[in-house]
Amino acid sequence: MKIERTLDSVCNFSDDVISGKIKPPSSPEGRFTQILSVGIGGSALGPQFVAEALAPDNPPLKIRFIDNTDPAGIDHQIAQLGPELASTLVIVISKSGGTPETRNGLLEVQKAFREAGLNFAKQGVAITQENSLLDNTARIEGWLARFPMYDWVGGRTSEMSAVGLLAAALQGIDIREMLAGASLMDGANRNPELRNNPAALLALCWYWASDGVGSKDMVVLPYKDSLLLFSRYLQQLVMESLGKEFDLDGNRVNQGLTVYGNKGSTDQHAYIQQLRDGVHNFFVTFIEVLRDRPPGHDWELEPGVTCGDYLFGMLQGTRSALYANDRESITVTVQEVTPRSVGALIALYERAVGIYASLININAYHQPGVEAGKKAAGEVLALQKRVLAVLNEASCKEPVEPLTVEEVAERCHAPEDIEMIYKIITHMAANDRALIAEGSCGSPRSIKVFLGECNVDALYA
Ligand SMILES: O=P(O)(O)OC[C@H]1O[C@](O)(CO)[C@@H](O)[C@@H]1O
Repeated sequence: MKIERTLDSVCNFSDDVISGKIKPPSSPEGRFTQILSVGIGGSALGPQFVAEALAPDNPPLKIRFIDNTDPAGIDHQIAQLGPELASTLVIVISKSGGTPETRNGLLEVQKAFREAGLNFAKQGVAITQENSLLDNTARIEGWLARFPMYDWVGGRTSEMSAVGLLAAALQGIDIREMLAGASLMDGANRNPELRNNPAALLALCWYWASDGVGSKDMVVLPYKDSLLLFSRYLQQLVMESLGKEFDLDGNRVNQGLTVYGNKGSTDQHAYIQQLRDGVHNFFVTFIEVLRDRPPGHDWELEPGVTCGDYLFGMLQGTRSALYANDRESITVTVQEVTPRSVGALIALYERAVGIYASLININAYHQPGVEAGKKAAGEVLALQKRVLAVLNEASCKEPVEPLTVEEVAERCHAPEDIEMIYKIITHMAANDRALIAEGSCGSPRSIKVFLGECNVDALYA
């Protein structure tokens, strides 16, 4: 019920946006022309992959992504939108609703809206779990729309939820066809007979190729430009799911499968030399697409040979050359790149990951390692606040007292964190938030640092 209700609301909302029934308040165009999707990890990779794979050449709304807390990257996306910010639908995606990178992206975009005199709430959409911080913010601020993400849907398996479907529908992609492809694949993968179960076969191939311990890397090579981001999408799906320290019985296993790759035949002119002749630490997955281009557009660029025949020849040639040198490969073949086949591919790999996880007895659906990194990042920012307080105190003296890195570390009562304090200082200095009085950042012991301005309020905070 809930799923169907969400799907209907995604379809209705996107129809209304595309038809102009739902419009931005102050755009001269009178309708939304752009999507700015803010999210990271599973809240970005699926929509990015699908946009690249399936968006038509002239979509009703074009899409851009903010998937990092890199200020220059965010500025670039906003600058590229230019005056079209007024006709941009901002979709903020976060299952937890509290991921710092996504929150920062949102705050930066909201600032850009304020500076352009635009009302963000009338152009903002949230996709998140009910009652998350993001959900509550969107509700209280009266954003244009909110779509749910359910607890039982993991970020990296969320492409077929509102996370992936809303952006796809807004780009004119047939999302019911994507779902039909996923559903067909899901049906096939319920077959208890192994040889007729594609996901089980795939998982067994991985197990066999990597000795069940990830001893070989998975190189994913779609021979089709539009599938370029499939390997990046799979990198998260596979590595965040399977890269685990402990198995389900608590044994230390350090499992995983490394995924990389871009596309063929492009990569043949990059690293495939090493795959053929160098260290044998990988297996390849070729993604073969039979249909070269839409019917009626083909021509022979030399007698009997089309451009697509070259692509075909490159794939088959590389596959044979690798095989001749004992390098294993799997080939996944699709008829053509359509919403249906892309939906099926996503469902295939989601299920293969689940089956492989049960083969190696690990939990595919948590990510404790990432949480450790997030916690450590929080500690760095807390240390930065202490460094700032120490520098501020010294910079408020008459005359200003420039400090060495060692002195800052001592006054922070964190001598063991001296290297991190040095990193914090060089970062602040590079961004004009601290001034170097003596020495250069290249030689840590030589520098003396102070703040450009004394913040008296902070002294008594
Ligand atoms: O959707 P959220 O909660 O913002 O999380 C984004 C991503 O962060 C992770 O939790 C950890 O990287 C991913 O699993 C997830 O896709």
